[in-house]
Amino acid sequence: MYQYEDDSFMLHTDLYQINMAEVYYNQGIHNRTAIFDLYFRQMPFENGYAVFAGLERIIDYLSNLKFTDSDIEYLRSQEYNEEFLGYLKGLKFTGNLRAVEEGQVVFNNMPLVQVEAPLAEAQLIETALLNIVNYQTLIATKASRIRQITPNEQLMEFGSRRAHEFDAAIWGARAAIIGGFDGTSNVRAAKLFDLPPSGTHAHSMIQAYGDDYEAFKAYAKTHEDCVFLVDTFDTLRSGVPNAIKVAREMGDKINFIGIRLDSGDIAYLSKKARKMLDEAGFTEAKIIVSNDLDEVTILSLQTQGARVDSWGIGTKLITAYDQPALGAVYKLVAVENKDGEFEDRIKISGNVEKMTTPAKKNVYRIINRQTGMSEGEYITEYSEELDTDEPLLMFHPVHTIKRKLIYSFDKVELLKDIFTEGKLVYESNSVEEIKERLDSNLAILWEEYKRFLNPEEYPVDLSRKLWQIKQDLIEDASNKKLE
Ligand SMILES: Nc1ncnc2c1ncn2[C@@H]1O[C@H](COP(=O)(O)OP(=O)(O)OP(=O)(O)O)[C@@H](O)[C@H]1O
Ligand SMILES: O=P(O)(O)OC[C@H]1O[C@H](OP(=O)(O)OP(=O)(O)O)[C@H](O)[C@@H]1O
Ligand SMILES: O=C(O)c1cccnc1
Repeated sequence: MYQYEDDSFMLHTDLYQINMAEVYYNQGIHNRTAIFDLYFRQMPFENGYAVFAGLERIIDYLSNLKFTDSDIEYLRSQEYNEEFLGYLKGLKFTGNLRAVEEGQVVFNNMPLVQVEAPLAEAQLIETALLNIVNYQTLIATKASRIRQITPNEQLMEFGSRRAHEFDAAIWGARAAIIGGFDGTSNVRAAKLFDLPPSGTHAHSMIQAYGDDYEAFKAYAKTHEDCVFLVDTFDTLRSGVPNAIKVAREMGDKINFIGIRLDSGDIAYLSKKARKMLDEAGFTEAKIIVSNDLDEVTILSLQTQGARVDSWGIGTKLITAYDQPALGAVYKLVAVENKDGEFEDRIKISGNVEKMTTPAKKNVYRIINRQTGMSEGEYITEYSEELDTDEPLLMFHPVHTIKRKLIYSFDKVELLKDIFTEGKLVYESNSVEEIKERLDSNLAILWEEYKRFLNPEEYPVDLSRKLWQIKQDLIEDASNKKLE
């Protein structure tokens, strides 16, 4: 890989995208505008909401989208024709991209990203867009799920060593912080994204000294802020007593933050350690725990009365251990015909859930004026006006009998302009601002959608007009089958 000094992300795509782009080019339809929606179909971790992340990297990717000399050279070796290669050489992103903002609470079957671009361009970027959103949204959601059950404690992301390689470690760390974590152990992620770095020390340091006391003392002589890892030899007989001993000896010379437990029965050991620290007068000392934690283990530990102030979470967060894929898709919903008019397109499936929703859309969050709470997402055909002075009928797009009338509401348009005719028009937010967005989104989401187990399904409804467009296309397709 490193032999190419001008390597780019342009070939970070599936071969079939290039093959399709070549077909479009040869047929002269590559510049017809196409519209694609990016969305996922099922809620990850059976959570009631997901947290969108990935936009920052999409912006970076599209801003730098260009085939380099070695990219073209490589494609030449794969026998693409010269004329097509000439077209690729000059290609950059010239389309429109609208997307929800990072930290936005999102749901299945709502467009998260809408690409409106020359067909070949829109096709070539599919793989990268999905690659980015699928991972980052998954991790941000997992992190938020963990945050929901630990509202008051510190959460540290410890996953780099177990992440699926470098990119996953750093973008995963960022996504974890977006989802509600307080810090990351990955220093490069902290540097790149201005995240709080955080961490303690490892067993190897204790092993290097061969003795808890010697190791803690050495650490305390170098670092003012001290967390001592107490489980290398014997947590209650050696680790905790020696942490207390060093804290006493060093007195004001250090800031004794607390201890970390990384094995054994965390409920039992944390209670015992709490008592020992309190009896020694270190009532402010914190107990930090780690060891293959996830939200289920944490919940169990909470019910056992574990005395934990801070959780360090690695493997099960950064690898999205219990659901390794979000399954987001990128589907063509409309394309320009030879007369320059848009035609809505659908993908038919035997499975109703897999049927795409055609047409260019707007996505609104409906906020009930009386309660200030979110009633659901309402997706309209792009040209439709959503009048907030009239009551709104919302109905389930499949089980249409499920319906509700909202008398008084405000609408929030969720798809923001990010690129317009290839030009970046969006100003990125800091991770701090993104976290605030998530907090304010969650504040207007009813508890029923946020609960840990079996949350209610949040309404993602189609307008009457959009629903009809979809039904008509389904009908057309089934009539074609009969012909
Ligand atoms: N009281 C508890 N209730 C539920 N789960 C717990 C409790 N204490 C620890 N756990 C979890 O149980 C698992 C224990 O892991 P494991 O069997 O590897 O033991 P360990 O303590 O790490 O052993 P080792 O000493 O070999 O490191 C971890 O996921 C840990 O978070
Ligand atoms: O358990 P996770 O959620 O993945 O969190 C990260 C783990 O990484 C470290 O263990 P490791 O055994 O790699 O190193 P150590 O010797 O420092 O404990 C740390 O002690 C945690 O247990
Ligand atoms: O700082 C820590 O305690 C840490 C960092 C990475 C992995 N496990 C623990």
